[in-house]
Amino acid sequence: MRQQTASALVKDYFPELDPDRRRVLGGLLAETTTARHLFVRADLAADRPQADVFLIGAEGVFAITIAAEPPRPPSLHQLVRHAEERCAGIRDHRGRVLPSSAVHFVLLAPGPAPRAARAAGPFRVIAEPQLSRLFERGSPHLDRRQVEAVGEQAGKLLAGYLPLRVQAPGRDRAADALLDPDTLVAGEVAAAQLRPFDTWLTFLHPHQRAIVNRDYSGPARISGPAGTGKTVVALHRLRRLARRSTGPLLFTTFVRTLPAVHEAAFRRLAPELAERAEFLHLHAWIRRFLADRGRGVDVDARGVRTAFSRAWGRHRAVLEPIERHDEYWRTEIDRVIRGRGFTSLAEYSVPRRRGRTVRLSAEQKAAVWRLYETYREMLAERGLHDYNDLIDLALAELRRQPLEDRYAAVVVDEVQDITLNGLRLIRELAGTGPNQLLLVGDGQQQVYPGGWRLSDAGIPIQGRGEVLRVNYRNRAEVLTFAQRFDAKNEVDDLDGEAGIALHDAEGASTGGTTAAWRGSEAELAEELPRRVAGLPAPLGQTALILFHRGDLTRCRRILRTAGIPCLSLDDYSGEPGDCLKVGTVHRAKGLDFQAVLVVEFPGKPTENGVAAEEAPELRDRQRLVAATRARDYLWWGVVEPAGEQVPDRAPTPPAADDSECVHQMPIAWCAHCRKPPADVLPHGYRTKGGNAYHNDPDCTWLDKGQRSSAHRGQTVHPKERIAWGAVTPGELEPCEACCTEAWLRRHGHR
Ligand SMILES: Nc1ncnc2c1ncn2[C@@H]1O[C@H](COP(=O)(O)OP(=O)(O)OP(=O)(O)O)[C@@H](O)[C@H]1O
Repeated sequence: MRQQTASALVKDYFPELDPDRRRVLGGLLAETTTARHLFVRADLAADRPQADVFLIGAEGVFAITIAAEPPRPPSLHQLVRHAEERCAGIRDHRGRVLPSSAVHFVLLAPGPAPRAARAAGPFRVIAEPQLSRLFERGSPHLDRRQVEAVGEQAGKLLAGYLPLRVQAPGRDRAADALLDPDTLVAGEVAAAQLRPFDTWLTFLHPHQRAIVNRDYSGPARISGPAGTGKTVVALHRLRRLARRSTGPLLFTTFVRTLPAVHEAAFRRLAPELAERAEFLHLHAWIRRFLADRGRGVDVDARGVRTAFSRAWGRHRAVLEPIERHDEYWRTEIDRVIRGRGFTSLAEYSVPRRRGRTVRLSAEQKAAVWRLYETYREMLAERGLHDYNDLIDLALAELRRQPLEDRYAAVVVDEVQDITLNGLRLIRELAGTGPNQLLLVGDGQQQVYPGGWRLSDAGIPIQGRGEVLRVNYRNRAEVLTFAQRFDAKNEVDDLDGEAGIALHDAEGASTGGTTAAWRGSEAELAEELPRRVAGLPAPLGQTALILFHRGDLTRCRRILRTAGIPCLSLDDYSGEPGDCLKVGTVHRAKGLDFQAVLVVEFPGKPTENGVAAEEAPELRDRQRLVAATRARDYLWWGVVEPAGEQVPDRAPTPPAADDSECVHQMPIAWCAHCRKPPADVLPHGYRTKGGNAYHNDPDCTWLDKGQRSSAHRGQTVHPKERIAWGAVTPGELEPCEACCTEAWLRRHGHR
């Protein structure tokens, strides 16, 4: 019925139009409900370098061409410019501006299979039978008020276009269901309008829009506190640059799991350009690059850790009195010595160790350097490379022979956690030409030690540093909660100047809910499932964030017992799904969720050593990152130390490299002392050949015989350990790096 009315209307208005185009337009009109606006070019039968139709709905703003082939330059460029100019200046009801680049270009091709699928420029090609795909872009980007605001203004701006609509006999519930005030109860409408998750896909704050559209004569930087839309602006900019160039584009970051999530967002923002943009974390890019150059190198993480353990064994007597956690020294090597590219003790001795607050004496630095040299020897003996070697190799290779196919633009997100040498590599691969390199980050969210200035890497950004201040992500309550973790020290703008801290951010929304809880670990086992059951958000839109891998194991066990389905943040690609997302703060960086639960297992107050001295500041930055992942709801649980039975742990610095495999660390917890084994190294454990032995005489985790073989230093593969001792298979956690579900099943643990 609706289709017939639409066809008749199109025939009336456009009698001259060829039957194929008329049929497609009729189909499009039939899909247009009261929740959408359709403007059709009045002289549609004439060939003009303008869009045939503008469609505005919850899915966004579309400039549609109905043809078998996309227009070719120069008509193509005229068409794009015309559409962008017509829509530029449109604002939503909050005054935010529709950026000229926010219009989606679509080629609706009559007939079954589009011939123009390839080389369609900015167009997303949709064949006539798949017309309904136009309306399937995941969650709506605009709420009803925004659709109305855009539709009303478009009506005034689109001179020469006719508004067409088919009045349906009944209400189109499918199309209107999400945001129609008549069909939702008042509370749901308020909630829906307050939560336009994907609004950023279409609307930008005027300041954000200006950054998207600005032309930079060299590398540029966007900084600003959490949730201010830095990544959003970067994605819009990538789209704008993609439309104006032909080469490949790269979006990279140090965080292994983030590229997949942003790739999914970019696909929603610019499906037609998705194939041209690569989303890869830095080490994955390096591995591919070196392999392409015939220098395939990989990191044997276990071998590397063994090399370090051996080196540590030789030097621990000197370094342990300063800091007993070997992880601290490993991070010192990875982030400070290697990360900054020091090649001699003299270089290491001179500068302040940016990112480290505790100063080491000349003698102590000499001791660290000796540890480093032994570690290098151990690696060389075994022909191994670590992650820093990968960066050095790629840097040398790029300097020897630059990329043949240069990137049109490179965006680096979460840049604050990349090492200085990593930045040097990025400079080399991106170049420093106009619009070629955009660095995005926030010094306050640094979760690894070891700082730098962009200028240290030869990346000049004078006059091209942008700062965003309006926080869009966190509702007022959540923002206020997160601000309690604000840096006590000055925030760096990534280039040595004072930056903007979270307490200076302006909140864009009101409301939100936060709750705090304290209790014992035994009580957590009841409280956590209760919190999950009472969540004000779908489970799939919720994350549980922790600070250590060991904490992850503890909480996973609770969730499993309660039957709560979980997905590791390692495997998260941005699809909400039905599972609770679970991961450490290192994996949660850059992401956001409607609701967030944080569980903190506090450190041991009596712990001393430089790691403990530096830990509070690092921990506050990590807390700030965790808290600002929540959009509407934040629950903060603190597990109190339970007397002598459950010994607490000192906060240790996180693993030196985010992408590092820690699979040689034991998988299960000690059933007796309840410590995550990784955290008691080196006290409770001995290492040999990369394997950790729990040889605490008071611990029953290993039986007597096993303990004595551990004392004798026999090598046991870490995977075998899970069959030992008092840990039952039901308590086992797969190692996130290598112990796959398949492996566990094969060995009878699942
Ligand atoms: N103009 C906008 N309109 C509506 N929402 C927006 C806008 N800009 C950003 N947002 C929202 O804010 C959230 C945070 O944006 P984004 O992830 O880009 O911030 P960020 O500054 O990179 O955050 P972080 O540093 O914490 O990773 C987005 O998911 C989006 O929902």
